[in-house]
Amino acid sequence: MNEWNECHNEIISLEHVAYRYDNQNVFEDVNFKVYERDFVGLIGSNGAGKTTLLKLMVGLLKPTSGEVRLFGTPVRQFKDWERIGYVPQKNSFNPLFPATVMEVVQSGMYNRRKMFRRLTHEDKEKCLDALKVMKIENLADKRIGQLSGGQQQRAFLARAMVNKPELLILDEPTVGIDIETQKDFFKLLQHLHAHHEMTFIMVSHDLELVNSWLGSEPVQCCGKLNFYRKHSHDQPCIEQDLTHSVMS
Ligand SMILES: Nc1ncnc2c1ncn2[C@@H]1O[C@H](COP(=O)(O)OP(=O)(O)OP(=O)(O)O)[C@@H](O)[C@H]1O
Repeated sequence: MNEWNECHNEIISLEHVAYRYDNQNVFEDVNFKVYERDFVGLIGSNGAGKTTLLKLMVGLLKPTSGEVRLFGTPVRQFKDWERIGYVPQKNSFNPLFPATVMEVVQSGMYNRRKMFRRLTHEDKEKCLDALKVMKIENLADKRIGQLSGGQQQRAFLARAMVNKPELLILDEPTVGIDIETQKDFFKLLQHLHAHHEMTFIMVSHDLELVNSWLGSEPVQCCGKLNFYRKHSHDQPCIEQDLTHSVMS
């Protein structure tokens, strides 16, 4: 038994999961577990089913057969969505959508408890901090639909990270983002994983990045899906803002 099996809870569990669109099988019998404080990289060729698998994990799709569990609960009964951040693949946004970048990021602060109360000064500082990390604080008052694709993606990453969810699910998060911001973003992810007890699953086409970070061999392959994993037992960090993660 590996050390992570012994000391950490299951965050995502896929048991005999199969999915088909119409008559096309995407995958069959996927079995994989993501444990607390894992960083899992999911690699596979175009059409391998990576996005489909992430959608099954967040309940946007229902498996044709098999079981998906989040934090031990079957996904169809799971309700604690504030514990999870999900950033889908880049989508272009309707330019007329009325929310500003700051409002989009602030919407990441709401959960059922906070829905009907005003954001505190501390909440607003957290949002500004997330914008700074993604280097878009100067765009805070712009309409989200008026931003470039890469700028929009940064806003959605800021939104997903603002509450430091226990589990962050990222689907090719840095497509369209410039190299400098990508570097800071990956530094942030590594720090949050190592020192803030966050768990990640990330789809990527960047095999070099995944190999250098998560190892050269997948820990498991299911059909065309390859799972890489790094597990952290590093010491927690006392700093709480996001900006320190890219400064360190
Ligand atoms: N809504 C849909 N209806 C029918 N087939 C679909 C749908 N979405 C995806 N597919 C098919 O399912 C398969 C898996 O798609 P998916 O998007 O999960 O792959 P992927 O591994 O994420 O690919 P990429 O690396 O290109 O993003 C593909 O063959 C795709 O054509």
